Parts: sequence; C-alpha cells; structure tokens
Amino acid sequence: MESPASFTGGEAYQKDFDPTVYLKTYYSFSSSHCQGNEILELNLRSLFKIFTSRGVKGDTLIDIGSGPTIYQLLSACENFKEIIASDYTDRNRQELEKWLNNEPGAFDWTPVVKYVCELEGDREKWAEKEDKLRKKVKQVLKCDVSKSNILAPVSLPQADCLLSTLCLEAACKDLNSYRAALKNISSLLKPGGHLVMVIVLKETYYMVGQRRFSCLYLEQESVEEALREAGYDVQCVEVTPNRPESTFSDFEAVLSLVACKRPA
Ligand SMILES: C[S@@+](CC[C@H](N)C(=O)[O-])C[C@H]1O[C@@H](n2cnc3c(N)ncnc32)[C@H](O)[C@@H]1O
Repeated sequence: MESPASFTGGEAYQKDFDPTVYLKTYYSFSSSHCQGNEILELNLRSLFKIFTSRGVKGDTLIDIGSGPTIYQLLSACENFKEIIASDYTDRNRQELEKWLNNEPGAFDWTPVVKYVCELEGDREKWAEKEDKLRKKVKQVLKCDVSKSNILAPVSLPQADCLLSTLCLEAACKDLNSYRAALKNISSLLKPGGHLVMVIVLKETYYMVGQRRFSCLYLEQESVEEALREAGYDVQCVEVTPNRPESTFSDFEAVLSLVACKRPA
C-alpha cells in the first residue's frame, strides 16, 4: 500500500492545492452536513486535551505544514509566547496571512474559535482569543520537510514544541522519506521538547475540489517506530476510527500524539 504511483509532491501542491476550496471542504463548521466537522471537532478536542493537561508549554512553538489553517493553534496559543507557522505553498501562506492580518475575504474561523473557547470554559471569549493568536504568530515561513534545514534559508533557535497536523503523510512519498522528514523537523526542537502530531491513518488520498492528493498509507505501529527511531519517547497516543462514509478521502482513523525528544 506504500508509495502510490500518483504521488503528489511539492509541485502539485504549489500549482493545484487551492486553499479556499480546502478550507470550505474540511473546515466549514456551521453546516452540520459537512463531513469535515466531526473530524475537526475530534481534532480540536484532542489538541485542547494535549495543551491543557499534558504539560506541553514553553516559549516557542513551530507549526509545520500549517496549510491555510489556524484551528491547530487555538489551544496551543494559551501555552506559548511565540508561534511560528510554516507551509510549502505560497498560496497557503498568503491565506494564513490574510486571516492573521484580519483582511477582508479571510476565512471565517469564528465558529471554530467559539467551539474551542467553549471547551476552555467561556465561549464568549472568542474575539479575545482571535486577538491573542494573531499577536502570538510572529512569522509565517516557507518550509519543506524533505530538506535537512526545513526552513532554509531561515534558521531559528530550537523551539520548545513542534506541532504538525496532517502534513507529513501528505508530503512524503514512502516510509523512508517519512522517517527522514521526522528527523529533519526534529532538528528544530530542543532536547526534552515536545512534538505534537495529528495524523490520518490508512489514508491513500484526499480531495481538494476535483484534484486528488496522495497520502502515505500509515499504520499506528509504523508511526510509533519512526518516532522512536527519530529519537522520541512517545508519551501518549489516541486513535479514533473514522466512519467510512466520506467521498473526500479514505482515511480509517485519526491519531493524535505527544512525543518527547530524548536528550542527545
Ligand atoms: C492536508 S494539508 C494539512 C494542512 C493543515 N496543517 C491542516 O491541518 O489542515 C497538507 C499540507 O502539507 C503541505 N506540504 C506538502 N508538501 C510539503 C513539504 N514538502 N513540506 C512542507 N509542507 C508540505 C501542503 O502545502 C499542505 O498545506
């Protein structure tokens, strides 16, 4: 199942990954018929749990492969002074900047922000939270997880936490490149720091409009093994099966995890 023939690499993302279609398909939160909602809710709850009760905090967090989304940063922004976002494509970074700068035409994350505020105990604080997140994201950088310095030409001090949601399995062609990408991103993390990931398991594709993007078929065991090999102790893992009715993608489960980088 590994390495589908039609691997969609960086060029395909740069050319064909339409951030507005992606956001509408997977992150429209108000329409109860949108398939992305349940998974989004699940991911928001997992991230809320990780950032409130797992002691994942510090000065700096780097989000890798942010895409055009901010949902993954909503709980995290309470625990870090500075956040660096990153993505491969120009259009995703522009879409993200649009929201950060509160520009007209930016995606409306309000329903998602309200949901997270509700989890945190006060739904009415959503505007404050949006403001807080906008202030904490200091940079949106180009990144390529296949490079040894993924943020080249920029180089940053090692961070206290790395976050990556639904990126590596999209960006990597096979398990070897997945293992290499994990090592590449790890160079940005302090020893003792945390890696937080949300990963789809056993997915081979997902749709963005009419465009099909490949996904590396991953099993829980191969993820955990790759993490150990990259120098991590896995601290907690949660796997939730998907209800197999989507036409947008074929993933079987979502895995969220926290891993700690072992001292050198
Ligand atoms: C499925 S999207 C996930 C976006 C977002 N993190 C989320 O949770 O919805 C996959 C992302 O991986 C990015 N990507 C693809 N190849 C990459 C690479 N070589 N390095 C870094 N990011 C890459 C894409 O631009 C896209 O934003």
